[in-house]
Amino acid sequence: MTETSKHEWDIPATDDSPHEGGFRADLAITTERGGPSYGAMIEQVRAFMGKVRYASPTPELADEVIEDLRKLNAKLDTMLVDEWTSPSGTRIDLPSRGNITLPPYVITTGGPDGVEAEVTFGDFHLGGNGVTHGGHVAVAFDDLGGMASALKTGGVARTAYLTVNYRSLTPLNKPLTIRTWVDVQDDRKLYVKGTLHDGDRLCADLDSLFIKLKPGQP
Ligand SMILES: CCCCCCCC/C=C\CCCCCCCC(=O)SCCNC(=O)CCNC(=O)[C@H](O)C(C)(C)COP(=O)(O)OP(=O)(O)OC[C@H]1O[C@@H](n2cnc3c(N)ncnc32)[C@H](O)[C@@H]1OP(=O)(O)O
Repeated sequence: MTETSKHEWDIPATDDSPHEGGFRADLAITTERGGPSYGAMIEQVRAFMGKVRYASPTPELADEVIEDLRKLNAKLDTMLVDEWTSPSGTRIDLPSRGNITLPPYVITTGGPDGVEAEVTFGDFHLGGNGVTHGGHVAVAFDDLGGMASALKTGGVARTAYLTVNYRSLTPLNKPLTIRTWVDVQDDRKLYVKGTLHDGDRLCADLDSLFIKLKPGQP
């Protein structure tokens, strides 16, 4: 049995880490979890993932990298915590709240009227032909649509549907402007719109529905 599989993931809510249902009960935001170097660690992992996308190693080099990665994974095994206390997704001082699974974005403005952020898809997000994979565009819209919903209602919402219209190619390694806002609120239903621009050029737009979770809803 590995360290990971022995881990107790189903942590009950406490005063320090309140959570209910599928998400944290509060909009958990922190700036200190994981320490001052957490952001730099995430950046290194992002850089590595981007290089892997383009790497064509010799068998010897692949073996060396495997050995290094084994050591790194063993190191990470010593720092695992549960979902509710992990810094990932809570560090509002870091791009994408320090969540490695999201494309890196930096919020420019955010509030009940919506969110504007600068997102930069990197080498890791390559789809084909030198541009961004559409799935990663959807991930960015999903997270920032959820954030617009959260900032509108002060609670956590979950995606019911997410339609992305891909209007033109989305470049890599270039800061783009992404906007999301609640267009219409009907009780728990939040109809969220969004746009992704490269300068003046519209790359994609969003039409989605988020549902505000009821207290304790799984
Ligand atoms: C600058 C400052 C920074 C501050 C930082 C702030 C902190 C940041 C905070 C936060 C950011 C994080 C953001 C993350 C975001 C990620 C989101 C995801 O990816 S979520 C995972 C993917 N989604 C699922 O897995 C859902 C699976 N589905 C469900 O769980 C349920 O179906 C759910 C919750 C969506 C709805 O279920 P029910 O039981 O609660 O509600 P029912 O009664 O079924 O629906 C409510 C109403 O909505 C309509 N509805 C539901 N689904 C619909 C659909 N697909 N299409 C149309 N209508 C639908 C229904 O017809 C109903 O309408 P009628 O009230 O009767 O008028």
